[in-house]
Amino acid sequence: MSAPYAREQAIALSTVLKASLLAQKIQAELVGSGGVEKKDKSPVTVGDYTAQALVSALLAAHFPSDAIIGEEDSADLQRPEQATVKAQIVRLAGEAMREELPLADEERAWADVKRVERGDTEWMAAIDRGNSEGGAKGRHWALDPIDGTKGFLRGGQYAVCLGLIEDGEVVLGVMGCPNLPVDPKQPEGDKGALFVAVKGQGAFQRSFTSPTLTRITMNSLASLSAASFCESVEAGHSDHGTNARIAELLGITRDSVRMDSQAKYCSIARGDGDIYLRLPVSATYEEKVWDHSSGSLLVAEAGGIVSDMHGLPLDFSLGRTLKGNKGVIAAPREWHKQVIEAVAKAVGEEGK
Ligand SMILES: Nc1ncnc2c1ncn2[C@@H]1O[C@H](COP(=O)(O)O)[C@@H](OP(=O)(O)O)[C@H]1O
Ligand SMILES: [Mg+2]
Repeated sequence: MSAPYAREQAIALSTVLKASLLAQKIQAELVGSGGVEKKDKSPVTVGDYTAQALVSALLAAHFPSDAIIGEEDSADLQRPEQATVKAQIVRLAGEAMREELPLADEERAWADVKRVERGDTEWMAAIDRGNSEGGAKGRHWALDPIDGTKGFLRGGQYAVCLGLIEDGEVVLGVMGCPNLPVDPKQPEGDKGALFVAVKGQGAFQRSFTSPTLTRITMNSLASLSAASFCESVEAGHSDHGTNARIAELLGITRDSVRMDSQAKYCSIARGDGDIYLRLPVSATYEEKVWDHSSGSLLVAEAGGIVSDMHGLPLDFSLGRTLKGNKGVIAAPREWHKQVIEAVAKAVGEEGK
């Protein structure tokens, strides 16, 4: 008998890989070439929609009764002034669909899906399958087709993220990080790492070109002062000032590592760093389920605890957002409580 969620894992890996290769191609062609101004958001727009269309099409074919909570919908694309962008998405989605994947196992997942002819209407419908409201019952795939859009435009870190939420709990998480080195000890070596975790089965990584999964775990720290922490590049997404005070309270002297996207979860899960701090900047912002489902399971399965800033578990049962939580803190299991105490102290000093 195969392990629980083996089929879901295989399909999720295959679809995240295809979307990651597509995003990599778009980034190299449109962003890296300097062919567009950095403030021109069109490459990320095209990448986001095309990746969502591809992932949705494959999930619909293999798991027709599952719902998808996707970041994007096609409403904007249907406006007449977006006709060129829409045509580009339809062309790229068709091309990516026909393109072969590096490994036969992954290719097989697409065999039947590839036979279906899709035009504008079908691709827009695929994007709009991501319109689920989520909730406490049933199976919902949370999809962020390009997480870390700012990183994507900067030529930095970004990730294709797919999590399966079953009855309000994340049971599977897969992430593709096209710009993350496969071996962190060789930052200039091969790039493109896939991460996968199934609840209760551990956390793993592989490269884009080899099917071999390697188990990953967080660092075991002798003391918190030896830790390094990572945070968003964007000061509007995470309170850098409070993070610095928390580090000070914990005796951490190393500079924080700033990185876009859920690649932060992947980094600490394999020991490149130790603690991920995401203190809210805006009192009203609700974190999105697609920004945290896959990453939080990966860290939990690699030996960590992921909670909100008050130490409460992240609640994925409340719809498209984590409306019951504020901020996110991820740390090794044995040190998490101390980190939460430092968070409370730092926030208390600010009178928040
Ligand atoms: N005010 C805010 N506070 C926290 N997160 C925010 C935010 N505004 C946007 N975000 C989310 O932050 C994500 C990026 O996180 P990070 O800064 O860790 O790279 C964005 O995902 P997208 O890039 O997919 O839009 C977006 O969903
Ligand atoms: Mg995102």
